[in-house]
Amino acid sequence: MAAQTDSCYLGFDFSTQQLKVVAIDGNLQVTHQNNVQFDSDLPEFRTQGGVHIHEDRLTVTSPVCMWLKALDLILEKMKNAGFDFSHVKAVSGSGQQHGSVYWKKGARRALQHLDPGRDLHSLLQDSFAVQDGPVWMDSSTAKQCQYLESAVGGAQQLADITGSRAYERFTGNQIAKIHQFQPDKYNETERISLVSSFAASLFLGDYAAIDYSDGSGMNLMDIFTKQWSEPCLKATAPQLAEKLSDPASSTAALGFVSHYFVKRFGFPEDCKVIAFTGDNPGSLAGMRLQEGDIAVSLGTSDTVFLWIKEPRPTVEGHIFCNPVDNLSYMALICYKNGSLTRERIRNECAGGSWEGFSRALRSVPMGNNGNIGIYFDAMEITPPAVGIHRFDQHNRRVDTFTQEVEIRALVEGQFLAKRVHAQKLGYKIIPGTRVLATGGASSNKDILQVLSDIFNAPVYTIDVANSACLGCAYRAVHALVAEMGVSFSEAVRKAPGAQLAVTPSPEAEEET
Ligand SMILES: Nc1ncnc2c1ncn2[C@@H]1O[C@H](COP(=O)(O)OP(=O)(O)O)[C@@H](O)[C@H]1O
Ligand SMILES: O=C(CO)[C@@H](O)[C@H](O)COP(=O)(O)O
Repeated sequence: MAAQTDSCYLGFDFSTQQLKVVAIDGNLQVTHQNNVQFDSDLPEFRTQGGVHIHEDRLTVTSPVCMWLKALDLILEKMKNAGFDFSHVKAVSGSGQQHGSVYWKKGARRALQHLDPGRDLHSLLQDSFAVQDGPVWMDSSTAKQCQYLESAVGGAQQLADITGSRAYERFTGNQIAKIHQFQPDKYNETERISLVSSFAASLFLGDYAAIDYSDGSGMNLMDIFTKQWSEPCLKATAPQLAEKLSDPASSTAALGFVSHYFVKRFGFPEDCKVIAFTGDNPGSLAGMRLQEGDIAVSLGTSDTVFLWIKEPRPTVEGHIFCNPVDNLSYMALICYKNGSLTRERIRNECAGGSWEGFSRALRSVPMGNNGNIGIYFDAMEITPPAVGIHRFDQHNRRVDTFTQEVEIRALVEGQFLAKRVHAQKLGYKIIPGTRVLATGGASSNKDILQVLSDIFNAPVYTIDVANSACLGCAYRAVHALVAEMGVSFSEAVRKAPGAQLAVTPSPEAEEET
C-alpha cells in the first residue's frame, strides 16, 4: 500500500488562458494542484485571455515564450509548495487543440542540451522561427481551407480522410498560411509541434511525436490509417512530412524525462514521458466518459463530445481518434462563443458578478417566456455566422431584452444549439443519459441547471475543476500498464466517480 501512495503521476494542461497541473498518487487520489494565469501572472506578454487578437480580428496568436515561462513558473510554484518530484513515475499532459509551434533549425540541439542551472525561457527563447503562433481562435485561413478541400475532391472527401472538413483553426491550414505569407520562417523551421507535443518535447528534451488524437485536429492525418495523408500534405506545404515526423499512439511512452528535470527539480531518472494530447481528449479521459454519455466542456471554448465506435465523418463537427482506446473514436463540436461571451453579458447585465448572473438566471422561468437569443460575438464555428439576434415570444425580431431575459436567452440559446448539434451527430437522449460537465463555468450550478433542463438529463461533474489535467494524470497511470493489455477503464477503475450536480426541473419534460 505504501508503494501506492509513494508513487505520483503528473498531468499538465496548456489551455487557452492558463497552465494547470494536477498530481495524483498511485491510489488515484489528487495530492496537488497548481496553475499559472497567463494574463495576470505573465503580464509582460500583454495577452487578453491568453491570446493576441490582430487588427484583422481574424488572426489570433499566442507567444510561445509565454508557455515556456509558464512552465518555469508552475514548476517553481510546485517546488516552493514543497512538492516532492522524486516520486513522479510518469508525466503527461494536454494543450489547447490546433495551435502550432515552429521550432527553428538547431532547436533540437538546444533541447537536448538544456543547462539545469537556467530556466527554460532563457534557454529556449531563441529556438522558434515564429514567435507568436496561431491558436484555435484563429479564423484567418478561409482561402487555404477552400484550396485544401478542392485539392482532395471536396469537403466531404476531406472529412472522410481526416475526420473533418477544412476548418480555419485546423493546423494544416495554418501551416499553409505561414508557408505562403512567411516562406522564410517556414524554411527556417525544422519541426512543427502542436501545443501538446511542444509541451511534451520540453519534458523529453527532444522532439515529441504528435499523438493520434490531437493529430486528428490538423486536417492532415488519415484518422483510419493514423498516418499523415499524402494528398493533404501535398496540398498544404512542401517537406511537411519531415517537419511533422510520424504521429504516435496517445498511450505511447515517448521516453524518460530529460537530465534537465532530474537535476533541476529532482525527478527520478526513470520517470516516463507519455504522449501529450489535446485538452478535449484529455477531458474525455478525466471524466472517464463511457459510451452513451455526453460531455459538455465550458472552458474558454464550449465543446460537446461523445465516445463513438463507428465514426461517420460529416461536414459538421469533427471525428478525432480516441485518446485512450486505439479502436475507438470521439466526436466533437466546438463553439467559439463560450465563456468569453458569457463574461461579456455578465459584465453588461450583471455588474461583472457571476452571483448576479446566477440570480438573473433564477429570476426568469425556464423557456424565458418565449424569448430567444443568438449571441455570436466572434465568427462562430458551428454554424459559421456572426452577430446578435433576439426574438420575442411572437417570434418578432427585437433589439433589446431586459438584463435578466438577456442572460437567460444567452445560456438557453447556447445549450439548445449544443443539443441540436449533438442529435445531428447521432446522439440520442434516452432515459439513463448522463451529461458530464467540465471547464470553468461548470462550477456554476445555475448554468448547469439550464444545461440539465435543456437536455432533460441529469448533469454530473467531477471534483477536480480541470478534467483535462486529471485525465492526463490518469493517462500517465494507464500508459505504464497499457502494453500489458490493461484497458484505460480498468487502470482507473478505483478513481472517484463523477457526482450528480443537478437534475432536470419537473417542468423540463413537458418542454422537451
Ligand atoms: N462561476 C462561474 N460562472 C460561470 N463561468 C465561470 C465561473 N468561473 C469561471 N468561469 C469561466 O471559466 C472560464 C475559464 O475556464 P477554463 O476551463 O479554466 O478555461 P481554459 O481551460 O480554456 O483556460 C473563464 O473564462 C470564466 O468565464
Ligand atoms: O478548438 C478547440 C477544439 O476543437 C478548443 O476546444 C481548444 O481545444 C481550446 O480549448 P479550451 O482552452 O477552451 O479548453
